[in-house]
Amino acid sequence: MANSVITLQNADIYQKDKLVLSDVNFSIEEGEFVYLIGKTGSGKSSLLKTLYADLWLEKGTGTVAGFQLEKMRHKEVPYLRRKIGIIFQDFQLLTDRNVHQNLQFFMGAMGWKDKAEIEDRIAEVLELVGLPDVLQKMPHQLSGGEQQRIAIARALLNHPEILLADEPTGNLDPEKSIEILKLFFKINQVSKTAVLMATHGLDLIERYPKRTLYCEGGKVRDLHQA
Ligand SMILES: Nc1ncnc2c1ncn2[C@@H]1O[C@H](COP(=O)(O)OP(=O)(O)OP(=O)(O)O)[C@@H](O)[C@H]1O
Repeated sequence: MANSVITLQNADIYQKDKLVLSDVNFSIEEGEFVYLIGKTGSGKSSLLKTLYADLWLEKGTGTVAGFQLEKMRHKEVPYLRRKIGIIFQDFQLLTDRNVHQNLQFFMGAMGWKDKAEIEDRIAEVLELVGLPDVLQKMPHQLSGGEQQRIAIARALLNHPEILLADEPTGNLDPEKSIEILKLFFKINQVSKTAVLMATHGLDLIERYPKRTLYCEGGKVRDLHQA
């Protein structure tokens, strides 16, 4: 499909020698919002890791942002990562650098060079996540919800085609979790960025239903629109 950001066909997902998910088939279109659910150990993180090439696709075929996973070589991985944004439960900010330095460091690694463009883009993404005034703050001076907003801002810097979020609200209280979920909805609508979000928050899904992929018994079922 021409407008798919992700496709997996007959994909087997392994952790070392262990087959975690077999015969996975789904696609995610440009600008789609999709939840990924399943019990602990059902394979959500393994699936996401395969999509950002932290795990190799050993069997089956897959594309992410135009990159073919089954043919991927190590040196191509950074180029794939430039097209996707990855967000983790534990934020993974550099704790010894302020917000500005965190974002600047990341952009340097992504190949941005022009100083004015870098500053403009940093201002844009901080505005988008609702934290325009925290440039000089260190991560420990921010709340968990704010740190996650910065991690989301970082994931957005390179105009990704899709955000892959692994339990992004897992460390947050229910109120902050809803705020972060609404931020993902906003980004999805404003930037037309597709989102695949793994979550245990079934209450969130009930409140804000979207297409849902369900990992269970070594398979991924597409529950479609809830
Ligand atoms: N690094 C690893 N090495 C070997 N096995 C692993 C590794 N990481 C995960 N596994 C195994 O792979 C299976 C799927 O784990 P995975 O982390 O993908 O599940 P999950 O659905 O994301 O769980 P959670 O909701 O707890 O994050 C589990 O049986 C787990 O023990």
